[in-house]
Amino acid sequence: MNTIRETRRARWLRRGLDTHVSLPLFALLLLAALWAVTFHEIDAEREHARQAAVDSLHEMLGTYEAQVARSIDGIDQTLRMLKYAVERKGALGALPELGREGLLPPGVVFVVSIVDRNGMTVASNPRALSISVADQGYFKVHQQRDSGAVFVSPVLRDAANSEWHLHFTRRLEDADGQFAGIVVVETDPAYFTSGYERSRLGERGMLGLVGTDGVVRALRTGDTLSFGQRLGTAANAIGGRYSGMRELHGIALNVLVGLDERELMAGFEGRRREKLWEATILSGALLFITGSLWLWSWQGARTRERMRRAQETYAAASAASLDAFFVMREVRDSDGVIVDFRIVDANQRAMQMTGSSKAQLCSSTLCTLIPQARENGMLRHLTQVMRMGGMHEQEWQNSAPQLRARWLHQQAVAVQGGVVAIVRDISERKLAEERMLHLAHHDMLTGLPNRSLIGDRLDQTIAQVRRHGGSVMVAFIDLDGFKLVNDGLGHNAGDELLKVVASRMSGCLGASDTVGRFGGDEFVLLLNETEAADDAALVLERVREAVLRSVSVSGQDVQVSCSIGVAVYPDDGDDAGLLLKNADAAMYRAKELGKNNIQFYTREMNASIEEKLLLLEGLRRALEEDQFHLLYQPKVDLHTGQVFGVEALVRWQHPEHGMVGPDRFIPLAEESGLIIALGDWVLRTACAQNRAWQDAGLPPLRVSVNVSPRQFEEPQLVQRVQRALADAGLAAEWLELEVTEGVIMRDLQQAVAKMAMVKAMGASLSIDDFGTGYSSLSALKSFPISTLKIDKSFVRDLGNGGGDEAIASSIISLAHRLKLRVIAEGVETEQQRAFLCENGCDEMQGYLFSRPLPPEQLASLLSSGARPRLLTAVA
Ligand SMILES: Nc1nc2c(ncn2[C@@H]2O[C@H](COP(=O)(O)O[C@H]3[C@@H](O)[C@H](n4cnc5c(=O)[nH]c(N)nc54)O[C@@H]3COP(=O)(O)O)[C@@H](O)[C@H]2O)c(=O)[nH]1
Repeated sequence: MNTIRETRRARWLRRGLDTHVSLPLFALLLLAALWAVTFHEIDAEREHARQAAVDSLHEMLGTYEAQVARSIDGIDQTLRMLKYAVERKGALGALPELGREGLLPPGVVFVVSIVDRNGMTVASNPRALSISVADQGYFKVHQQRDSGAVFVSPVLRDAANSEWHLHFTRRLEDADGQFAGIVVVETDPAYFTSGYERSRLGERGMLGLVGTDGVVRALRTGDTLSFGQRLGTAANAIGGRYSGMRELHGIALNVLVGLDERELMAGFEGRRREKLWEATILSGALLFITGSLWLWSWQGARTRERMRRAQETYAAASAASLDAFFVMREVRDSDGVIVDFRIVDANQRAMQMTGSSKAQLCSSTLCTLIPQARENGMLRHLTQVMRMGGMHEQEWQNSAPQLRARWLHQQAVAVQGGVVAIVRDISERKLAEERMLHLAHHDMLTGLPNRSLIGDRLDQTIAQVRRHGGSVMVAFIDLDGFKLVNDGLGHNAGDELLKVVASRMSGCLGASDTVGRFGGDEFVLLLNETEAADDAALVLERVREAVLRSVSVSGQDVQVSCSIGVAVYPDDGDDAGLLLKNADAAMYRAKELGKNNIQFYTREMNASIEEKLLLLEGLRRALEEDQFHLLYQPKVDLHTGQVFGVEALVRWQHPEHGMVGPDRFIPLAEESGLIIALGDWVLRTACAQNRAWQDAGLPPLRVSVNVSPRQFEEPQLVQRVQRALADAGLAAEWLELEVTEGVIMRDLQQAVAKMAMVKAMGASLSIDDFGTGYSSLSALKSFPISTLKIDKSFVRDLGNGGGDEAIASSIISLAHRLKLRVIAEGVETEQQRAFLCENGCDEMQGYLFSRPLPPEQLASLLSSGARPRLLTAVA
């Protein structure tokens, strides 16, 4: 607990000592001190300014008091002389005498007058109207009592003088000491404020006289003169001023001086503002400097904190990491050039990877640990990282026995005085990559190079030949009959066959030749340019023979052959694509020529391909333009000689090429998918024709329609058949679909399910070309079929004592055991018919009875009741 507390205290202390914490505090203190000093100075200045104002006021008050006292003294002297003169010369003679003696004050400033005891002015200077002042305050004051002093009245004006005047008066007495009137000296109140000096009193200063009765006698404020108001009102005007009042000796008057506070303090205010500005600017500068320093120090603290954390994380991570860490310092030679790196630290993983202890590692250098470091650029890269900073990554295949990994990845980062290399064993990843690369370039089944690798190798070989001269031979190989094995014996058997064939082909080649699988049952050979043409032909011949040897797959011996097309660089094409295309064309030619042979490319071959493309183009238009029609070949019951059915066979009346046989266009239609639409048309036309024959009163026949593989696999087949029957109004029992073995064997389960649906509809099914495929005989039992059709290739030689007779008779007996009827196609001779008849074949179809006929001819044949000549004899 104590330790935790101590640690906390230490942390707080450390934080407190951190510049980015202490700096703002220090700045705050400095700011507080700055403003305290500023305010203190302002206060002191204010006090000083105030004191100066008070002193100045007192001085001005004294000066003004002396001025006023002097003026009033002069006025009182005049009053006394006047009184004396009146007492001596009488009221009328006083003024002239004083005038003569030059003792009268100037008339423009002072009006001197003598008033008798009744209040009537009897004389005045300057001369004025005689008026009564009996009701004036100053008269009454003297009338009522003798104060023995000068009386100063408030400012008045009378009938004799329209101007406002201050009246200074003294009492006159007769010889008996009785009131005899008054003497008056009047003057403009401004007389007493004329000493207002702007330079001393300012624009809003005050100067004036106030009676002890509180009534203002004269008051100048700036340029404005006022009088008559009571001091209370005047005091309002005094507000905001420094003012002083002093009573004049022997007269009921006070002198008043006021100085405007704002004017007085203007200097101080200016200085105060200056000081405040100075303090504000200083504060701003201080804040700015502190802020900058704080930011700098905060960033520094953050960086230090990050570095501390990074170091902690590095320490933790490196201890537990799967990567090896090597901390290295540079080793320089006498010229200062970096020549190696010394290991100064390493983690556990580094020790495991090198099988060395830390001490051993720390006594070795990069180049002793990895001798290839100089050659593979590692030393150079590390030096660069050290100089320029940043990071460098490198992967290398290790050959140093010190490191226990085949492939390594290194990431190097610069640190103070060296580099840290983080090394990871990537052998597993590299192995996986190599495996992936192999898979990407090789065929999984045979392990041979695939299409993409063959393409690359062909490109490379062509490039070499282009540089050094010579030729490249490309052979395109397609297996003949592979489909039969694949469809008949299943995909596993097909795969097995491909593997055997691939290994046999490889066995025929020289070390520098390549064989690859292009896809399906297609292979490509690249034959070494140095081989003479004859040698190359020999290699191809060896390949052809090797493929021809029978192969045992799925417990059965099968035999396939291959068709080989050859194109040669540079004669047959100057790039890989063209060479392969032309070799392919040559291979097609080999197929056309009966398969199992080798063809070298000629320009005409491409012409036949172009022809094929043209044919395809025409095929697309043929349906729309109604260029197809059907022929019907009768099927005859071998025992009764009756025609019981017909096979619908399609023909294409090409607008330019004339009649085109189905052998040419059906494979094209199948390849292009047009067979779906074409097959549907055949089905509908055959159904409609059959219904038409029935409507014409001919004996009912079963019409057979060939269904191609693609057509059979199409999901809508059953619905299409239903629609064709419904649209034609034909009962399903009068329709038969002929499918080949291969079609069924592709996907046995689905095929059987589809056939069951057709059968449930009431239509029949037969297997066409039986004997050419590899149907499993046990599977035959599960087919919902009614008839097997023996392929014409087995019928051709019947009666000649060859092997076909055994095949034909076994098919017949097998079919009968499975309760199926047997029909033989391609029966052309009486000999064939006889053999079939003797061996229990049920039905036949062939030129012996009739070639395929147009519908009208078939109708005439049927209506004529014609029977085959030979059959008639039997029947
Ligand atoms: N999917 C579809 N295939 C069809 C359709 N129409 C025909 N075909 C298939 O085309 C192949 C060639 O047919 P074709 O040229 O019409 O040949 C048929 C007969 O004319 C021929 N034949 C009949 N009797 C004899 C004879 O005594 N000798 C002899 N050399 N040839 C004869 O055999 C062909 C009938 O074969 P098959 O269908 O196996 O019964 C052919 O494979 C047709 O199937 C079609 O509409 N759709």
